[in-house]
Amino acid sequence: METYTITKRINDTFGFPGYEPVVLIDRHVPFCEKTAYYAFAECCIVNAVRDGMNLIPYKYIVCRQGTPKMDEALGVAPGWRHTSTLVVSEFTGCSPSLSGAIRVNPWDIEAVSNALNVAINMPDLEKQLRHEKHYRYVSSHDIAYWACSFMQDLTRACEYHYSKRCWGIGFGLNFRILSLSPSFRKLSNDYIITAYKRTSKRAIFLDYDGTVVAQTSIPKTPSPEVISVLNNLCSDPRNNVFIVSGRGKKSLSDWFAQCENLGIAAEHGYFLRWSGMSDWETRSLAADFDWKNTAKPVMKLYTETTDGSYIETKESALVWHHEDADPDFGSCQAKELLDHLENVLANDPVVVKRGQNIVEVKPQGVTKGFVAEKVLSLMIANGKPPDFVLCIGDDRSDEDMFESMSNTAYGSSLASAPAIFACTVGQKPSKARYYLDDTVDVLALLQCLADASKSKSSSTETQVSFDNFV
Ligand SMILES: O=P(O)(O)OC[C@H]1O[C@H](O[C@H]2O[C@H](CO)[C@@H](O)[C@H](O)[C@H]2O)[C@H](O)[C@@H](O)[C@@H]1O
Repeated sequence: METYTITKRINDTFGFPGYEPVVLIDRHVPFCEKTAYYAFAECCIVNAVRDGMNLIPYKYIVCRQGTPKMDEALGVAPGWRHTSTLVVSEFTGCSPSLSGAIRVNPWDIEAVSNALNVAINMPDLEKQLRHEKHYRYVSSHDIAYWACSFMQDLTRACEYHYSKRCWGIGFGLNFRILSLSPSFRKLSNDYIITAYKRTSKRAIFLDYDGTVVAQTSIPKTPSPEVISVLNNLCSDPRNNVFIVSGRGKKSLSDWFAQCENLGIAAEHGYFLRWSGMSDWETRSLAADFDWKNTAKPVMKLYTETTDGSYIETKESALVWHHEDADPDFGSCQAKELLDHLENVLANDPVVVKRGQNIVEVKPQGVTKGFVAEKVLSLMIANGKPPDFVLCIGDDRSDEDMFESMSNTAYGSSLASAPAIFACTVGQKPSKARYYLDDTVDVLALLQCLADASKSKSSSTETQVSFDNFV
């Protein structure tokens, strides 16, 4: 009814005897008649406000290309360059694929009328070039092409169905489908102990937050149990034990002051100390931190608009924390901040990474993976290639360690491959082959190893310092 009223209003205003600007056809239109309309129309507009995959623009293009018979019927000379002019709503399914079309927002009436004006008054050459684009797309993306591409997508999506186990975890916005390799399994104490006992040049890398101290723990300092188990492990001369953390060197050296033989990598390896007796080494990278002047104001912007968030300034990095913000809002802001920082820092020698409730900007090349590589390479260079490597971590930054420890240990030409245990905390997609459920499991496992060390070394009673060993 509304369409009839509008048609009448336009025709009453702009028509005259013998001319009706709008012809409303409200009946079934047979295929051949529709084809004739499309073939004849100089412009086609499809300005749906909602749409699935509207085929009318494609049909219009094909009809405008026509056939020699249609050309003859239309009275056009052979070799005539065809034209098609399309105005499509940006909400239609075909809008992204028809690059020669004029795109409009159908709610913007003035933009639609301007587009129609442009379409009709466009020079013939432009109409021809646009049509060539349209027709090239339609003729190369035919039904066989679509069927093939759907099949390829389905095959790709199902590629790992039989080699992975999938299940859903979490609720609401946190719902995720996990797809894990069947070889990903829980690290059993009995299994690792066998390898531990038969080896004598061991490297052990432990992440801090979420690995030896629970992410939810209010005191962030290590418990007496953690200090004691690390000391027991460090006192075995066959062990090289490292805490590899994103935290700063001041907190870590204060917290582990009682662990003399413990190696510490702070700020993801920007600082490295081989034991409590040695000095901190700094990663030799360009000491230019001018990027902090760019990153900090952006972080401040997000801190002002995200209640509960704050900025941590480390020597080599800047970290935006949102642990105390609203969980959903904090995550959305973190994603946006990450994009924002990546854009403004695109030309700086830094990387922007997400971690547990943090967005961190740090120098390129500073990774926990570098720490593992450095320690293992040094052991190899000193003629003490590792025969046992254990690495436990819960976060994305620990994935770098899992990758590099395997590459370094397997990549070197060692006489025999070391026993490698890359272990993540919590079941999730990871480069690690093993998982433990939580920090309680981690400490239980470390305790088991420490007990195994004690039972053997008590008979020999030799104490070799870490420096002597490496
Ligand atoms: O490598 P890690 O030992 O896992 O350390 C990573 C980050 O640890 C710290 O952040 C974590 O603790 C904060 C509370 O103290 C918490 O707000 C945050 O959500 C945790 O990720 C540290 O402040 C960061 O600099 C480290 O990168």
